This record gives sequence, C-alpha cells and structure tokens, in this order.
Amino acid sequence: MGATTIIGGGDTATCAKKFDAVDKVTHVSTGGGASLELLEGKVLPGIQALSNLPGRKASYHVRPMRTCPLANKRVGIRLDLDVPVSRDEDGKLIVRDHRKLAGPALTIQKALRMAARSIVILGHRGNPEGQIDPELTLQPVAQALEELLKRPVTLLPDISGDETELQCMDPWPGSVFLLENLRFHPEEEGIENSRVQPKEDDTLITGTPSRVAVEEDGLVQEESGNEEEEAKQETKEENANALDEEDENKEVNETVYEPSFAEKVSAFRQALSRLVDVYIADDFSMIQQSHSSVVGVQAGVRACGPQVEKELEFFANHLQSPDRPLVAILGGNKIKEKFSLIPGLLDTVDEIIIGGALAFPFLAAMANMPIGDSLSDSSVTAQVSDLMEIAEIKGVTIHLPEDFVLGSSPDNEDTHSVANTEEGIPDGKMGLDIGERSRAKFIEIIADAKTVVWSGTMGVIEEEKLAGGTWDLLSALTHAKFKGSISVLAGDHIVAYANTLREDLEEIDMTHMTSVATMMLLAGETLPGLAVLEPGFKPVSKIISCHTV
Ligand SMILES: Nc1ncnc2c1ncn2[C@@H]1O[C@H](COP(=O)(O)OP(=O)(O)O)[C@@H](O)[C@H]1O
Ligand SMILES: O=C(OP(=O)(O)O)[C@H](O)COP(=O)(O)O
Repeated sequence: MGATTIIGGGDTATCAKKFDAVDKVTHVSTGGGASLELLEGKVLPGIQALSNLPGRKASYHVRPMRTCPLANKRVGIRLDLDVPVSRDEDGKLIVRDHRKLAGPALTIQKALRMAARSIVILGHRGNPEGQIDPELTLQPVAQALEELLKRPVTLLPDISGDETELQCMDPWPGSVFLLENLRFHPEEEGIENSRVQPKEDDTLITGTPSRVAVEEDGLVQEESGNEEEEAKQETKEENANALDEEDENKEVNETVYEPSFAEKVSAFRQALSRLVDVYIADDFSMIQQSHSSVVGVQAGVRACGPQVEKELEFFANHLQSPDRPLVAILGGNKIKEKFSLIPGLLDTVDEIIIGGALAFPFLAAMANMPIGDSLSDSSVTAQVSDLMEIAEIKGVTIHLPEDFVLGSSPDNEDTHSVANTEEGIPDGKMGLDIGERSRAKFIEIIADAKTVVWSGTMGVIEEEKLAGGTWDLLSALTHAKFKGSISVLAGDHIVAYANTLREDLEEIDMTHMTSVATMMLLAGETLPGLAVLEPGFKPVSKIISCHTV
C-alpha cells in the first residue's frame, strides 16, 4: 500500500541523501518553497516562462466556470447531449439511458446556483449532416433534462430565428432553453456541400422569376389556327417577347444576393452569439472540433465548465508527468485520425500498441503483407516507413499484431477463420479482430506498463465473436490496475464497450473514461475548443501542470 511521500527543500534533500532515504520516498525535490507553491496551485514564473518557449505544448490552462461572474447573465453552455434514444410503446422518442445527462444537468444547476439569469443549452445528437432529421430531434433530451433539473426546459426549434432571439433576449430569471440539434444546420460543422439542395422554385437561391408566372398572366397561349387570331397572336408574342426581355433585365436587377457559405457560417455564429452573455464549454468530446458552437460563440466571458475542468485536471495530475512506461494503444477504424496522433505521441509515450483497422496500413507497408479486403488507407500506408524511422530515432517501439480473426465483412456472422502475418489475408476476407498470438504479446506489454492510454478498439466490438481481442486487453488493464498503474480509455467506442462490461469487469470503475481529446492533449495537439477560451489557472489541482515536455 504505497502512500505518496515527497521531501521538498535543498537541506532536507541533502539530508535524505546522507541517510540513504531517497529510494524510500516517492520523490525528493530540491525546491521546498516551489513544491509547496505548486501544491497550493500557484503558477511558478520560471515554469511559466518555459511553457511559453516556441515548440512547447499548447497551453490548456483555461478559466473555469466557477471563477466567472454569472449573476444575471444569460449563460450559453455547450454540452454533450448525444445520448441513446428510442421509441416507447406509444411510438414516442425517449432517452434510453439518462446517465450521460447527469453531468450536463449538474453543470446547469451549478450555473443557476451562481445566479445565472438564464441558461441556453447548445448541443447535438447523432450525425444529420446539416439536414433536419425528425428522428434526431432534441425533444426527448429536453424532457429528460426537465426530469433531472425539476424545472421546465424550453426547446427552441429555430436556432437563428427572430422568435428564438426574442425569447432569449430578456428571459424570465431561471429559464432554461435548449436549442434544437445544432447539426441540423450545415453551418455548425461547416459541411459546405451538405445534402440540402435548393428547391427548384426557390427564387432566393436562383433569383429567377418563374416561367409559370408568365403563363398565368395569359401572355403565352396555344396557336388558334385563325389568321386574325394569328396576327393578334403575333402581336401578343411580340409583346410577350418584349416583356420577356424586360423580365430578363428585371432578373438581373432582382437577383437576390446569395451569401457565400463562409458568410452563412459567420451569420450562424453571430445568431448564436446574440443569445448569450457568457459562453461555457462543457462538452469535452467536442473540444477538438472547430464546429461553430465550439469555437464560434462570441461572449464577454468564455470559460470551461466543470466537466471539462475535471478532464483537464485529470490530465494535469496523471498524464502531464506520467508514471512510466507509458503505453498508448491505438485501434479502431478512423485510420487517418488515429494515425495523425502518432507523431505527437512519439515525443511522449514509450511504446505504442496498434490494432484494429489501423494495423493494416502498417502491415501492408512494413511486412509487405497481403491484407485482402481489410479496411485500410493507401495515403496512410505511404507514410508508414517514414514514421517508423522517426519512432526508431526517438526510441519508441511500435508493436503490430501478428495474427487476425478473419471474416467476409464486419456485419456478416459467418464462421471466422484466422491468418497470421506470414500467410497474409486472402482476397475476399477482412481482418476483423486481433488473433490469440497478438493478444498474448500485447497483454505482456500492458502488464509491464505503469500508465496506459487507449483509443480505438482492437476489432469489430459490435459482433461478440469479433470483440475477443478488445475484451482480453481490457481484462489485462484491470489486472494492471491492481498493481497501481493508471489506465485511461479515450474515445466513444472503447468507452461505450467498456461500459457494457461493467458487470464482468468491476474494476473498470477504477479506469478513467474520457474522450479522444485526452489522447490529443497527450500528443501535444492544440484543441480548438480550448484555444478560444480565456486563459486561467487551475488553483484546485494538487499538482499544477508544468509544460516541460
Ligand atoms: N479490423 C477492423 N475492421 C473494421 N472495423 C474495425 C476494425 N477494428 C475496429 N473496427 C471498428 O472501429 C470502430 C471503433 O473505432 P474508433 O471510432 O476509432 O474508436 P473510438 O470511438 O473508441 O475512438 C468500431 O465500430 C469497430 O467496429
Ligand atoms: O470524437 C468524439 O468523441 P470521442 O472522443 O468520445 O470518441 C466525438 O464525439 C465525435 O463525434 P461525431 O463522430 O459525432 O462527430
């Protein structure tokens, strides 16, 4: 049972050396005053100066909500509302699992206790790609939040409409508003070519007066067959042509100005900004995205909420100066996204385990292994050998799987065969999980690690028969945990899968579950959602992070 013991101060440190006590305590610091000041949460000027050197990691010291003057302010809070929803027996959409809303509800309550005048909640659900999808409405979330908060939550369907602005302008004290799914608007994620197509008769888009209107005026008629009539008709046609020409000129004059997509995004952001006086970022899973509601809300005060603060504090305390060896596990199917983290991780971690579909570009490039129909990415394959060279120079070992469970597609329940790197994967087959040999090798690495950070699954966890590799590594993590190592699960799928295993793996409770953003912080990435917040200190944190990596 290891208590953490720290000796601080030049003389005391010398004494500890003299009496051979250095190995018997956790840490001996020569700076006594400095250690105590760090413990109090102060930022030391010398360390601060180091952190400002070019090439240092981006700062993530941001102002927390608890230090903000919220009294009588309209507080906009970006929250994670992406919860599972299904229909009840009456066909009504309801939130199936309220657990994920507990954190958001607490943040809202805290802001209200700080005398906020009103709360405007910004969030999304699912991926409607800029289109209105009634299945993805936030209506069920509004209802679930009402139950948790025990106060009305008003869903505002038209985010940038006058009605919304009016409601939010001078709200009844204590009002809670929820903006409808932000992703119904292409301007939220910046999907310029969203599937939303202009309607054919949409004069705002085309600026073209409709031909039908001309016909309705009776100026275009069928031929009559009679000369007099024909003459009349000719005159009419001439008139019509003259009018058509006039129309065309009018068209040019009347063409309604169509704003560019960038202008639309800017207008969307301004509309959001008009609804709030203070902006609180409290959705850590979105903090790495440059979405409008993450980076584009202008407000007098911009700070992080308690959930984001907790994540940053965890990072500062456990991952800023981690116990080593520090092992990163990367997998899943977002091949490019996960690959792009590796160069940054090479400066931070000691070893990297690679599984999931991310392994295939590596195996294709390194072992020249046939990968059959496995998911891969040729642009990533082309970068692998350079990356491996840099890893070698930096002394980071990258471990690849040696065998696989194969199938014909991720959702096909066929009998699964196996293959190893020597045999390769035949055409028509995909590698869908890591095999037994790889699992044994990876488990050994995990057993020796002091800190493990994991993002992306080892296989297709949605199929029980293809989840074995992920399960085995999760079990290994829980065993390592008993020996005092820190384990961090970072990412939607791995966290959701681990949550389903709570009964089998009780110790999962001792594992920190977070978002891919933590892995990005570890890789030294700048997170856009943090960069837009006001700088600040972390006085609550026991160990202030020092940016000396
Ligand atoms: N070998 C594989 N082939 C195809 N899909 C895979 C493979 N391994 C994992 N996946 C898929 O990757 C997804 C999880 O990856 P990812 O989104 O990167 O993880 P996370 O959300 O945890 O960061 C799962 O849906 C899983 O089915
Ligand atoms: O990366 C994310 O979450 P994660 O870090 O928990 O995996 C984002 O929630 C991704 O969400 P999206 O796929 O709906 O854009």
